[in-house]
Amino acid sequence: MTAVEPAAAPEPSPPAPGRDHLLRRTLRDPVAAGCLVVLVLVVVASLAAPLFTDYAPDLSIMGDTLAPASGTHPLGADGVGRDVLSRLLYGGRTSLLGGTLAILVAFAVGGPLGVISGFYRGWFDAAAGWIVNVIMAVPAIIVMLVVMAAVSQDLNVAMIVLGVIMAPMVFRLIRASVIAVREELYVDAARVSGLGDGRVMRRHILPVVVAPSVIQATQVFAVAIGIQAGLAFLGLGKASQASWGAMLSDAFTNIYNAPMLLVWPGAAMGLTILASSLLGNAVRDALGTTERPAVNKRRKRGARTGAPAADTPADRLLIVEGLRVGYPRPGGDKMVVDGVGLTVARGEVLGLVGESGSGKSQTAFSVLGLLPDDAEVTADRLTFDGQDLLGMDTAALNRLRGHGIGYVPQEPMSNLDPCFRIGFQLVEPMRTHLGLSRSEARTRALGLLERVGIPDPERVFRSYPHQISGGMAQRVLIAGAVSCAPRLLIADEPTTALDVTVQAEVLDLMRSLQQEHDMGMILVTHDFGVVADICDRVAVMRGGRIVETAPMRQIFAAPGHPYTRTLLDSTLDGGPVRGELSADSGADEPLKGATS
Ligand SMILES: Nc1ncnc2c1ncn2[C@@H]1O[C@H](COP(=O)(O)OP(=O)(O)OP(=O)(O)O)[C@@H](O)[C@H]1O
Repeated sequence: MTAVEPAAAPEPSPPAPGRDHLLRRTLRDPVAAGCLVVLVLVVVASLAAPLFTDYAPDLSIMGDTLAPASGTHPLGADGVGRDVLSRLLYGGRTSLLGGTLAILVAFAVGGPLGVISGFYRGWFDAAAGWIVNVIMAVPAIIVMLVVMAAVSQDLNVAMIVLGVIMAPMVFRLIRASVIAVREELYVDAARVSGLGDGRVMRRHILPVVVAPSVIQATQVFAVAIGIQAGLAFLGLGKASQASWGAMLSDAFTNIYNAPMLLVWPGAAMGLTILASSLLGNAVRDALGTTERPAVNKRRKRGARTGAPAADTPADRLLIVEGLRVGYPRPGGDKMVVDGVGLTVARGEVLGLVGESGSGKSQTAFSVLGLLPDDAEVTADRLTFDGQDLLGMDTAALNRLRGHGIGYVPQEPMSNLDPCFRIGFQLVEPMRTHLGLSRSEARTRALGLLERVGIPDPERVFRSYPHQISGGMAQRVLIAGAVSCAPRLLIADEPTTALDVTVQAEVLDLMRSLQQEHDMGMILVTHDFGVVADICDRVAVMRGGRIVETAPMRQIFAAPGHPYTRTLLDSTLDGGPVRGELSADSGADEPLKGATS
């Protein structure tokens, strides 16, 4: 028997430090602080140019041609007598504005496309990918030359076009980041808790996209400044528009007479690009403290078809009949669940057992609507509390998950979002489903944390997932799963990732919560010790089918199917244990001898 007294309290977690502001974390790096100072100086000097010079950038005084540095011209004058300092300061405006325009356009076009493509995939992804490939095939510099020759001489217009041309890079990066994170278990967990796509995207997907986007933005900025200078160097752009590229062009024609003319715009460009790139790296590193660890891939909701709901007996919470799950493969569909039928009554715990790969999780995820996109799910009947699950749209499923059906996953750590405090992750679903205010949800969450045996609920509430142990994380997830008072709880091997002592405590907890709330429960496991501990009935799965369903005691005392006997023989310690039992003996006594 696996139940033990709940003596060993979970180990305490370190106190949760306050989350540093991003700027403060970035500026701890002296290089980043230096870069920020440089950039601020460049921006301020450019914007406040009239304060630093009396000369207009295009004012040409022929008598000052190639004048050396002096009180009148602190950096000298260029080949046509224009003040170099003035052109440097006003040229900074052009470069900064051009770089910013390119970033804004590239992210305005590529960002939303990348997020939607990565999140929803399907036809939108295919169409967006096709458009992006076409744009990438176009030679950027030729397009800009054509635009400047035929449309506008304004360098800013060229930068807008450059932004569009660079949007595919942004699209690809963001799409790849979104695809990587949408497969994370904690994103599945967020959906299971009933959060809609918008919230999942905002809370779990977008934060992950920020760090690589920062780096990408600095690259776009550097490329834009370089290309803008190149265009101006070629003599493109309005004559009245001072730019560092135009300064370089003028300096080049006077390279032997006044080599210093090359230094000022070159240094300004180099410093600005270097400072923005290094600052981008530092911001990325600072953000990196909240990046997610790589975790396993999991399942998504797939195409589901099914017969309409028929009458449901009042005590049957869940009815599954003829459930099939298949994956299209070149040689024909791979059936992983093949005609499964099961029921769960209110307050009943059904153990779903079977060897690895027998289809337990696929069955459970069919009920939750969380199979991969390519899964083909059909059933003669799949109803929860009288509602047809197969006919439900995503919004209805989202409402049901968390509120009607709770889920406790196998790997606790992977199902908590490392970017958010535990408290936030508990409070949000309660606010969504139960309409509680923030403080009501907080009070309820703290009560739940206490109820699941967490010794210092306040501290855990403020902690990030990495600050608590695996056992505590599983308790947190159990608290979350029951927080919206679901009628059915699906627990997919909830103790597998935990050590033996904690396993027993968690099972105890689940059993008492199930009884308190009179929840129906499907407990997916391959462990007969767990079955003996907690289940009322057992369904044994093999090769995608259920080979036997019987009351728990009968399964142990008189297994009907040879496969059940084989499973029991490979799990239980010795024969005498089962010899002590009979199908109708001691229904209320704990079962002895089943080991986990
Ligand atoms: N996306 C998928 N595409 C194709 N086959 C899949 C996919 N996901 C799961 N399967 C297959 O479905 C079968 C059942 O998997 P499932 O995860 O339900 O097994 P399980 O009984 O829960 O095993 P375990 O205890 O190891 O989790 C396995 O053969 C698995 O390889």
